[in-house]
Amino acid sequence: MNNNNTPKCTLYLAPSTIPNAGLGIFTSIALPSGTPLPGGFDAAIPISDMDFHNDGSHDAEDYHWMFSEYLWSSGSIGKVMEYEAEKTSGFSWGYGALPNCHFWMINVMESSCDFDTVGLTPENSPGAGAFTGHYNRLAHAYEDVKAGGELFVSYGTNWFTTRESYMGLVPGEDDFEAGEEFIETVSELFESLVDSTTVKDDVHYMGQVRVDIWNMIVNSPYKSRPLAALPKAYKTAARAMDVGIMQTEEELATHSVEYLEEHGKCLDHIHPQNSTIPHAGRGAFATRYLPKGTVVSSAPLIHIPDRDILTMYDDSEDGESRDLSKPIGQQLLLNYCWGHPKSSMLLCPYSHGTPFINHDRQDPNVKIQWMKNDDRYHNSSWLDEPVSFFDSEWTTKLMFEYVALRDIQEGEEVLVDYGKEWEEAWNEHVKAWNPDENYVSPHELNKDYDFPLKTHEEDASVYTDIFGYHTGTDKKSGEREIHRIRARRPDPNNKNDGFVYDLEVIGSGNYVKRVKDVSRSQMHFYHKPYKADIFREGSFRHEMMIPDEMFPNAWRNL
Ligand SMILES: C[S@@+](CC[C@H](N)C(=O)[O-])C[C@H]1O[C@@H](n2cnc3c(N)ncnc32)[C@H](O)[C@@H]1O
Repeated sequence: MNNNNTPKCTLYLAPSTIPNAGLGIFTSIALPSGTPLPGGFDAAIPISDMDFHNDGSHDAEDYHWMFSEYLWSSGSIGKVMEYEAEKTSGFSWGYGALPNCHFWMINVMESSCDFDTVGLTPENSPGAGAFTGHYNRLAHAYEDVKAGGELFVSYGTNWFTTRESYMGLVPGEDDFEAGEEFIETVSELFESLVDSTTVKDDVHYMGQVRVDIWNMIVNSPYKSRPLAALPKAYKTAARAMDVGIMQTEEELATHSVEYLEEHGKCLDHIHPQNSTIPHAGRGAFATRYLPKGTVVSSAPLIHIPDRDILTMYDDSEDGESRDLSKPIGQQLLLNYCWGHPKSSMLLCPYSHGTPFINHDRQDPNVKIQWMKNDDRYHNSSWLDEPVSFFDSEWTTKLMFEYVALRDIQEGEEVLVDYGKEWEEAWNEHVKAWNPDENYVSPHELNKDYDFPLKTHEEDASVYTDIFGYHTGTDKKSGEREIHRIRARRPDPNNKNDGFVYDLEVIGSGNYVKRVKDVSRSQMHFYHKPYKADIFREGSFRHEMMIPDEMFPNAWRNL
């Protein structure tokens, strides 16, 4: 893809070096440990109570939900997401979705998310609740990574053990250590074989004996994770006997920079920052000059064959299940997926920056197109399959390219046309929208300590949709509690916060306790579960529309 006019790229999507692991991501420049990684921050989309809203359990495969392979626990995304609903997971689309996991070569660490809605709230913007506020998930190199090296994150130890039935025995960190010890023992055995054999001078013969013994070991019918950590080919094993498995794996986990430039797909031509478009939240911006025709970004697509699974429902009367007669909205994820009015199919891109690309119908500077057929990335025969085919497909084999329609300057916002239906729906939404003048944002409260909080007596309604987090002295040990502020006094110690408060704290078992002299900095506010902007009735939801001329006829099932 690169030629002399193509701007220099440093982060690539390319086939993983791990056999059968699909695609992975690679750096084309050396990254010393601690370096922030290219491509900018990740965001995370909260996905709430999926099983409840689908009256099933994903384990039972009651509904086709490939996202379960890509989601992070809300705890790893951050406290705000953890408290948003009873059961929330986060979809984080860049470093949070693209890298593979190799437990002995974890070289990328990601932070948790901050929360901020770019100042857009139900009080001032029809865009509030229509995009995610979880952002700033930053990745850095955890080890030195060589130019061409594949980037690996940790999926956590349980990830592979809970997927053994279809992923097989994927070695963990301890298994590589056991493998390393085993290789040393075998190496010693091979040395002693040379010493003890009468044909020690027959190098060819001894070489063959070693290959045979090695093949017997790795092809043993008794499978185990430590066995899976051993190199399959004798040539690689022999290298591991010289330099250790770790270095051998590192050598294997590298593509040449030339390979990446020729076959890889650039991921860091865009990066996120606050959008220039009113009410849109964040957007994607060009990191460098991108001439007309440049593939600005490429994104694998997660398919959702039945878009109805994103509908959320109110509780039934017994509170145990959903009430199908009471739909209450759609998961926020819908706003990040592409669809078509004549199909139940949704395609959701995951790639650095692409989900941040906002809409412009009049003057878009990129368009989407299907990638050309390529076994490694995009299987165009899938465009001829009916929607039912996708119910039993659990890999991503379709990709969009975002192509520059004209020259794009460094720093310019990258914009795509979401389609006529999207624009009409947005205009209708803006027309019908009313500001909520009583809205109190917990996140604004947490940023600003400079005004006195109201007591319950002064205004009982003001904090009804938020709850505090009070801890005495240790923030981490706090629990979810609802506060009523009973009294406010000037801080006798005259600290920065200005006031101290007496609180009535109502805990989860409805116990009530009173706490005196709490300073502002000891309190942290969150929305009560299901009270965040994304759960508000009428918050904007609409998928982006795949242009009719590129939408496959085979998928038109409505
Ligand atoms: C795919 S996301 C784009 C990224 C999003 N702006 C963010 O901050 O995460 C689509 C959502 O962005 C917002 N958006 C995109 N383009 C917009 C526009 N032209 N006007 C208003 N909102 C827009 C809408 O909330 C839309 O549902």
